[in-house]
Amino acid sequence: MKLAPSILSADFANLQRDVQVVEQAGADLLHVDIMDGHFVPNLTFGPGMVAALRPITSLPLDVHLMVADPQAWITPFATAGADTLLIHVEATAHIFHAVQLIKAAGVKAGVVVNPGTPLSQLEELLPILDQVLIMTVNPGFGGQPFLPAMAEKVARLVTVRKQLGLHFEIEVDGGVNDHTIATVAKAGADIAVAGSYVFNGAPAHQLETLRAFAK
Ligand SMILES: O=C(CO)[C@H](O)[C@H](O)COP(=O)(O)O
Ligand SMILES: [Co+2]
Repeated sequence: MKLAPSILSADFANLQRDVQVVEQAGADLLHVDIMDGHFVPNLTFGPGMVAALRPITSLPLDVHLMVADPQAWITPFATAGADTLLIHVEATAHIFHAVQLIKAAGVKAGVVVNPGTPLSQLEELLPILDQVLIMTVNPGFGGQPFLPAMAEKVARLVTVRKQLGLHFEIEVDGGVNDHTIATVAKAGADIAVAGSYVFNGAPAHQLETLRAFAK
């Protein structure tokens, strides 16, 4: 399973240090949570953050756009250096078009579903996606408890992927720690995002523990 530390819980005053620590500890991706104060009730970073991260790490930048009107932000974040742009199915009436715009921008395309959003909303999109992100908390804040019912949602998507013969990666985000990672690994998730668990301890040790429990 790939591990994607979320910089949401990093020390912003020492961000370069924290990014380099998780890269050296073998993180697979760097997850960047973009919140606009509208789609979710919290405010974080803009494309300038992605542009600042790009030269200091060779990790792929997994950019989670929790924004209203995601179409407006695709070009700025792709230009800034995002490797994957993940947009919420709930955030636009034109999700298929938004995915087409991401692909036209030359980056990987992912769609995110909130805990209350059924997988059926992804049906027409799955063949054109590189990634599907299943939220395992309600989006907006780090440090929330994992929603156990979401593991079954992951397992259902694994089955659908197999039935359709597709190869998109399945990612989970929220509340992943040493107690919950085995559940999502067993359900078949390919990528786990972890913010507070990684950065509220010694990141290298925390990542090693996650890796051990994911086996
Ligand atoms: O998208 C997010 C919140 O909306 C974050 O990526 C997620 O919450 C990670 O933080 P933690 O591991 O602390 O739950
Ligand atoms: Co996220």
